[in-house]
Amino acid sequence: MAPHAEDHVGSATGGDGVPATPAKNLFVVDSPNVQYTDDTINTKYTYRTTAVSKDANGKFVAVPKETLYDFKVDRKIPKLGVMLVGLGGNNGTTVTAGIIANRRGLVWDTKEGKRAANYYGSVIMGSTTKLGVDSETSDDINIPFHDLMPMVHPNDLVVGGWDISSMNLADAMDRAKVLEPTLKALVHKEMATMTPLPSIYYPDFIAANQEERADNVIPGTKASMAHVEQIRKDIQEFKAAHNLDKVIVQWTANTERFSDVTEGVHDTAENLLKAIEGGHEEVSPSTVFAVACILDKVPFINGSPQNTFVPGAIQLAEQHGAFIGGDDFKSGQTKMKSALVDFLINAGIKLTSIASYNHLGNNDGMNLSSQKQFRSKEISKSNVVDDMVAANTVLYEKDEHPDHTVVIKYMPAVGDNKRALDEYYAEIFLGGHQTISIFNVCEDSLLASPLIIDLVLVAEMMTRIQWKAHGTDNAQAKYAGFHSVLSVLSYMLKAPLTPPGTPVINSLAKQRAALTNIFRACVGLEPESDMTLEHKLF
Ligand SMILES: NC(=O)c1ccc[n+]([C@@H]2O[C@H](COP(=O)([O-])OP(=O)(O)OC[C@H]3O[C@@H](n4cnc5c(N)ncnc54)[C@H](O)[C@@H]3O)[C@@H](O)[C@H]2O)c1
Ligand SMILES: O=P([O-])([O-])O[C@@H]1[C@@H](O)[C@H](O)[C@@H](O)[C@H](O)[C@@H]1O
Repeated sequence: MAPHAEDHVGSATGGDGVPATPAKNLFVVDSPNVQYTDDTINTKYTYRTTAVSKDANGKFVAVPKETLYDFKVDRKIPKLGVMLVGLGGNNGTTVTAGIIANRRGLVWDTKEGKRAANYYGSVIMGSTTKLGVDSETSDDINIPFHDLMPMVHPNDLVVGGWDISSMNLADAMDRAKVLEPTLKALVHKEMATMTPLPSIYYPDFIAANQEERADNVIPGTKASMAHVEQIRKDIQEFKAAHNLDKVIVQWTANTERFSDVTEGVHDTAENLLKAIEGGHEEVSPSTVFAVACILDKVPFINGSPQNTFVPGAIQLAEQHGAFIGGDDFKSGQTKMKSALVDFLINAGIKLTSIASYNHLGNNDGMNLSSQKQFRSKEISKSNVVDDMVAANTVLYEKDEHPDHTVVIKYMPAVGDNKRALDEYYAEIFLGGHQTISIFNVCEDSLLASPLIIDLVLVAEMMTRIQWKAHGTDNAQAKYAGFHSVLSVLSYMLKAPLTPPGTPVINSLAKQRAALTNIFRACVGLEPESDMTLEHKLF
């Protein structure tokens, strides 16, 4: 069937009745492996890998391997809601204001002149990807990443959520001290109409210094499924009230202490549900939110570092075919680290020590000033180099790794403008050393908010992708979704959650390539290899 050139099937309306942002179809793939219908893109994809084994002499034997898949993409762009746990926080208010500002095309004055709403810092909305090369000039043709797949436009997102603080979003935006007064004034009226839903509050899981803001708490005891049922009801009512097709829930509430994972409590789906029913003290609010979402197949993403997804939660998600993802937005210091370490180690430079210090003055920093909450963050900020180090057996012996320290100090004066000071120390040729010292001011919420948007857009897109093994003997095979644990989200996250038993990839370049090439496969394109033979073989 000839490729269809018409637009992706768009949603009826965007956020609360606003006409949806028209979906563009920048390209069609003209290939015998790609079939378009009005509602779907159907592709036959050959996944090429290399199977490695050892012969009798211990020599590696590399065998090219091909696996055929059928992918099916639902082109209908849904009317999508995002519900944030922690809606009244710095990230929650900032991302909400940002979507309003973009939807309305706002321009505001600053001391450096006028500024217009944008989605800078979003890999989906602010970056491009190579579609291919010009068939005549061989010049690269790059397109906006957002146009690679029929994704929701963030301007059309309907935002809601919960907070243990009852403050309306206009006042909470002032409390956050992130945005320019001129911008706040333009969104104040709309933000003032938004008030977070009451939430689940178990004081022991976040710092005691958060108690004074907890005036918006779901009543009732922990010992029942009441909290789970309340969250499920909240989501259903939000979806109905805004005439949504889908909802995605993200945790951008305070960092919790780790749950002490215990056999018989957190280890299986059944035990976890029983533990919640019994009000077990070691089940966190974030895990209760995750369970509530999983039971209704609402994708749940954890933007904080705590171990929300205990083994029983992962098993429950797998049983229900629900999507989960996490952990901990990768916004500034760690994002830089995952790129720099990738570069140094893959350049054959032996990194021997990483000292990461940061101080910040926002409420997140105040919560992290408590040791148990800091420990959650220290783990997610520290493990980000493990895969890159382990992959280079030339530089590092087994289990050898650089010294790595992470320090976070609460300094109220700097507010949301976190200071990240890093020193990377490495061994180079013939006993030399390289010392890289970085001073990086990360305006934390302005860096994290675009990631919240990316996580929503990609997670929702994944709900519209199905696959099955290709082949006549699989003619009756049914299409299935990707595994419940969305490791494809890892580019936006410090401590990527992966399906049990699968490797964690922290290299930023590999994470972006995986996201790009999975989407390319779904529309019938080969992975981007950067070989550019057309510029080398002529
Ligand atoms: N750059 C970043 O900002 C960044 C990067 C990575 C991770 N994070 C994580 O994102 C989270 C939010 O960051 P922030 O700067 O917005 O923090 P914040 O303290 O400003 O906001 C957190 C909000 O969550 C609310 N809250 C706490 N417990 C809750 C519960 N059980 N239910 C509902 N709401 C609850 C608080 O009242 C607060 O309004 C933190 O865990 C932080 O570690 C932030
Ligand atoms: O992503 P990143 O900039 O490395 O990490 C940040 C930390 O440096 C900061 O201390 C913490 O408060 C933020 O929540 C975020 O996790």
